[in-house]
Amino acid sequence: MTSSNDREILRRRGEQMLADTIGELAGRSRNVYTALLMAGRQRWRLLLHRTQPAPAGRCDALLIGQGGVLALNVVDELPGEAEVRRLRAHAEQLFTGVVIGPNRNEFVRETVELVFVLPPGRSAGVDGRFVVCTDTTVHQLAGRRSVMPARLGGELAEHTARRNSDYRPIPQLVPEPEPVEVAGLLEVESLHTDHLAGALAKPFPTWTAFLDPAQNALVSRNYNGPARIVGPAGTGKTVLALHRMAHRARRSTGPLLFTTLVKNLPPCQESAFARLLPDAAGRATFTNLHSWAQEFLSGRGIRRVMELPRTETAFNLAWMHVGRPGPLVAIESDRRYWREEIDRVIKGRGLPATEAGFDEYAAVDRRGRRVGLRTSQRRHVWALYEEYESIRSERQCFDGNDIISAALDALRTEPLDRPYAMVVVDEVQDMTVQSVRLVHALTGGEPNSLLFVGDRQQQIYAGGWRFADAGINIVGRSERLTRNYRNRRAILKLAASLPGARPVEDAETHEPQAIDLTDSVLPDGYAEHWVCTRAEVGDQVRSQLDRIVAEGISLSDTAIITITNAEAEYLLGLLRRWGLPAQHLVDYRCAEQDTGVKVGTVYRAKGLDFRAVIHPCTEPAPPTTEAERERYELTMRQQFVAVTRARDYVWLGIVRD
Ligand SMILES: Nc1ncnc2c1ncn2[C@@H]1O[C@H](COP(=O)(O)OP(=O)(O)OP(=O)(O)O)[C@@H](O)[C@H]1O
Repeated sequence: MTSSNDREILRRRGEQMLADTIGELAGRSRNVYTALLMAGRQRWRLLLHRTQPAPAGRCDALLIGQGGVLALNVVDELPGEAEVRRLRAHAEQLFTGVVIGPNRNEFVRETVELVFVLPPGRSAGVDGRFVVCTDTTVHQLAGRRSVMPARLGGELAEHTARRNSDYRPIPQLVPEPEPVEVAGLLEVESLHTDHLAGALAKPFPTWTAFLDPAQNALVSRNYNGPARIVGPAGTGKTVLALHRMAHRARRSTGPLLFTTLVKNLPPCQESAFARLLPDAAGRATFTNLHSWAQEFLSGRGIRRVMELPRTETAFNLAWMHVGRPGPLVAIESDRRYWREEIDRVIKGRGLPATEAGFDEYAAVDRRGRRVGLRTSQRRHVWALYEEYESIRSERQCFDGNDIISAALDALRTEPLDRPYAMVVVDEVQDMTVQSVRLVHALTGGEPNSLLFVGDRQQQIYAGGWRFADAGINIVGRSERLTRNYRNRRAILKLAASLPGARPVEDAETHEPQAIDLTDSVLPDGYAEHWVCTRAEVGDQVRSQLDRIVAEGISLSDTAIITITNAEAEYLLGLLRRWGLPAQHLVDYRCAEQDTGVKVGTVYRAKGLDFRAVIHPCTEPAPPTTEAERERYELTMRQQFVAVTRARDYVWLGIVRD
């Protein structure tokens, strides 16, 4: 504990250091900097511009440490837009091309936060574009959440002082202790276990402040229309999208939306974004698109609730009335194939159950669907669709497509009063054409306001489309990342050998998309590929869990990923019987309190990563029809997605009976 006498001694020492380095300072500046020296002591370095206050367009001080880089300005009033722009541009300029991160990654200059320190008692609306505090609250800056390891914060400060003679470092009030944390990714190469980094603590998520040059170059690239980031699993597409969203948040005042298809991914990305830009977190909504649409419709007085079990019943009835007794069974007897046709090809494109709707369907390019259909055969599908729609309307129940289309209609009738400054759409490969139209309608068409992120190789829903189908042009605005930051080499090698890793063609550019082993960043890892019977699955899972714990990986960092819900329920039951902590992936929100093994289907694991993954996968019988081949390929892609969720350890159990 520090007594008031100790504090006074520290304060005087701080003032003396300031005077020795910069000369006598005016009262307010001296107090602000002394407060920061005292609060930041070991975690931050303070650099002051050699003239105080600094000339126009230059920041007065730089505070550099674990919490990032803060460009400080001690002011009486908030400056105008133009001066804010100049200050930001210069502060970012100071950090251009700084290569000190792990794997020779670059510091992301766009993460430099502008801070304005106002006189005591003054308040200003905060919207996340910059940070505002007062002389009396400035010390709280030192409590900001860490975005880089202490060692890198120190190196960045030294590098900045060496490079810019205008900014002079003030000695630390208390010398920094030797850092103890595992700072960089490459340090894991010094591992002594034969295959696995299990004994290591989780490495610091350095992506918050350092990116590889390919990612870094795209954080602030200007796009005059909708843009897209593609790349194989684990190449940091989402990380880059979050940085772009933070960048946009600092330069706009409108709301921001991060959306995708599944429910549990957005809360995870929300906490990642809050690390990047805590002060703008309130402006950004993270939610799945169906929830967004339902809430939006209810705001417009339109009640639409998605009820999947009731719509499933409606479809089953339609199948009994029209499908099973009709000619479709001879083309393909699995009713799921026809449900997907209606969901993904017909309703997913917003085709109404009218004659004009049929004309469009007759001409549609049914991308990704293996069973070819002549016009006369499409007539039979259409009859099933009409029956489904008639039963569904009569019962007043709505499927996911109804919600999306209703929201799109409402927006077309009356656009948003305040369009989103930016919408990020993750896992876009699994969306429908209507969903893509919907997110497009949420932005006012401003440059840099719409970003799609996806990877065709990870598509696990049937069908396919091109952006042109939704009336969107991304030509010249599609970027590709290739370095894998998630999977250790052994895992990447196993993933690349799976049938689901077969290269797929990018529908936009016609280029092949596939993971490439040469692009792996993380060495080592453990990957086991095992064939067992259904009866052996429980024992196998148990022994893998024991092994994971023995390797030093926490059960909370472990996921059991299944293909079906029934398998997930079965394994959850087993874990509970063994007295092991477990949680359904459906409820996982990447929160501190989410403890225990996560168990769920690939649909729920998309976009996430875990240190260890156990994936029991029942091998489908070799396909004999085109529909079976399509389903087989989707299952194999699910297997591929499950394996690529693992960072350090993966066990793939091929279940054969
Ligand atoms: N430059 C980087 N340095 C360190 N770690 C990184 C970097 N970029 C991404 N990562 C980490 O790599 C992992 C994968 O990143 P991310 O989820 O953004 O990849 P993705 O391409 O969206 O993956 P997927 O398509 O498989 O969902 C995450 O754990 C992320 O924190």
